[in-house]
Amino acid sequence: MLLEGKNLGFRYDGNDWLFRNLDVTVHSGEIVGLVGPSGCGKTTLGQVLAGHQLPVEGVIALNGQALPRSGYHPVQLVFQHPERAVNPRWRMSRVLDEGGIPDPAFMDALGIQESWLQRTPSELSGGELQRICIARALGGNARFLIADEMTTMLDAITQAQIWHAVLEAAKARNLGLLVISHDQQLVERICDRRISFW
Ligand SMILES: Nc1ncnc2c1ncn2[C@@H]1O[C@H](COP(=O)(O)OP(=O)(O)OP(=O)(O)O)[C@@H](O)[C@H]1O
Repeated sequence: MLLEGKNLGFRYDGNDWLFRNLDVTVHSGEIVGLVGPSGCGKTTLGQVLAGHQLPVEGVIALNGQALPRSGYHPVQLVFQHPERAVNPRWRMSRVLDEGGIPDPAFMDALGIQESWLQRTPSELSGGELQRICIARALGGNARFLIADEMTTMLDAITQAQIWHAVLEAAKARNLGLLVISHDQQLVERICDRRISFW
């Protein structure tokens, strides 16, 4: 499977172009890093590829076809702030339901505990909540994951545990990954290639 951004251009209303004439490809099974200076548009590009923002110019295609405008999206985005990605009133069991039926082995690998499932977001740590968001993103029929500074706010041990689980799942399910990160070591260690905005 191929996720493609063709001739992409984006600018926020009244602002300069963040990127233009940009072609991006991510194949299934591939791990691509996206790096560049702060404010250059990496998060915006991730949102465009995941369908959270429409490009101002260009198209996004999955195997040459337009992405679905409703229903489960095959390109899932996990970003740095899990508390902004969940309904503050929902218990974790309901949050996970949004992504389909989560794989118990993947939940275990992420270190998700049964007791968290009855809690609301304010009753979990940021790292615990982020694991739930990752399980939700990869719960259903995701084909691509865009990880936008996904573990930046976490300690090194938690980061390592989460990336180990995600990389194993990506390998087993032949997912394509786009890793947006300022952590050069992480990008060098896990990515097959990189797209640079520098
Ligand atoms: N909704 C918005 N309206 C107007 N400008 C925005 C909006 N969202 C982001 N921007 C601006 O667009 C630019 C690109 O932001 P973006 O978050 O995509 O950059 P980034 O490369 O991910 O940055 P960082 O590495 O600091 O996270 C920034 O200058 C930002 O202020």
